[in-house]
Amino acid sequence: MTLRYENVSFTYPGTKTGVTDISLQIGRGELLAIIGASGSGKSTILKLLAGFVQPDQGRVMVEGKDISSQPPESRRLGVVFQNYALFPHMRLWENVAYPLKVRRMSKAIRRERAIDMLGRVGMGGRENDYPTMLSGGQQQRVALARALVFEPLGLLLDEPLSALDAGLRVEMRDEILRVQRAAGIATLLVTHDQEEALSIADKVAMMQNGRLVQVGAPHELYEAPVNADVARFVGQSNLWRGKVVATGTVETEIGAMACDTTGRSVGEEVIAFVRPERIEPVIGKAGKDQSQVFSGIVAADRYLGPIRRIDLNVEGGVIRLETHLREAVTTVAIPRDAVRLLPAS
Ligand SMILES: Nc1ncnc2c1ncn2[C@@H]1O[C@H](COP(=O)(O)OP(=O)(O)OP(=O)(O)O)[C@@H](O)[C@H]1O
Repeated sequence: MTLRYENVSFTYPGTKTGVTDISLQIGRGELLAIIGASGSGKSTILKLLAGFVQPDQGRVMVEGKDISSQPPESRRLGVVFQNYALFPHMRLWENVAYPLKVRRMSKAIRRERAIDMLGRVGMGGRENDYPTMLSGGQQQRVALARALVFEPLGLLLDEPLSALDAGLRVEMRDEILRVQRAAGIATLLVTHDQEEALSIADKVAMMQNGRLVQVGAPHELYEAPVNADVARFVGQSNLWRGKVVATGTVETEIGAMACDTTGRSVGEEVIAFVRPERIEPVIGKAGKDQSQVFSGIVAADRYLGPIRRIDLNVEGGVIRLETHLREAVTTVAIPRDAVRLLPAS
């Protein structure tokens, strides 16, 4: 594995905050996104690899080599931050060539490589411009070029898109992925934007209170979150408190539901979790196989273009559903295989 954390713990001096027992690996060409609430430790993870802080325990490795005590400048990792940090008085090519200057390459080679890299991030022909002449998205492209120009072994991106407006963010997301794939480089992306993480990452790691709670493919975190916090963080969810009352049945705050209770014991407190798009509107008469049918009153019906997001008030609680249907929805069915049981706390 190209980038690796082995049981890394770190606490900011004089505080009790930091990260605990982090083990993670990112392969060549792979993009891993770290998500989590503000203060959960995402940036700290990145700083440990970049070398801005050193582990108290464990080690960080690049291509099998322990780099825990190396200074940042000798780690061969490209870093891009939210605020670009371009040098305003330097032309774009000089900005991009800066890491090569630090590495004492000749001016001719620096210029050639910088211009080539600017082309690769879609900024060809702008080499003599200054950063102030660029939009936020363009500045971020230049920052990306600067991070990649010295052919680093890994790319570290800390909220690189959060200063951009929504449309540009989506465009730049694809751009980062394209450049990252072309370079075939192991990449760590820190983001608080779960949609960004799900859409471009090969693997997503969710942090909570300084610990990794789940690492997996985007669909694993979305479809099989390990707890209610992960479920809430990645997308919309129904989370009903309940108790397993028999094998294959959970009694929830909105009523009984058939579900897979494997691994749970009768009497165990749980949370029943269902994604809104798995709730099936029942228009007309309920079919025979729709055993768990709930009727209620529409509390909210939001038109979002391709879908509607509806809150249905039923006895004991609310069912949130998403549908592309146009009809009024007051009755829904919850398929057995749409229900997953999560730990109660
Ligand atoms: N230099 C520092 N000194 C002391 N504590 C710090 C320092 N930097 C961060 N912390 C604390 O460490 C914890 C983790 O911070 P970190 O910046 O890694 O979180 P984050 O998940 O990246 O948050 P955000 O999304 O808000 O950037 C927080 O409680 C934060 O207050």
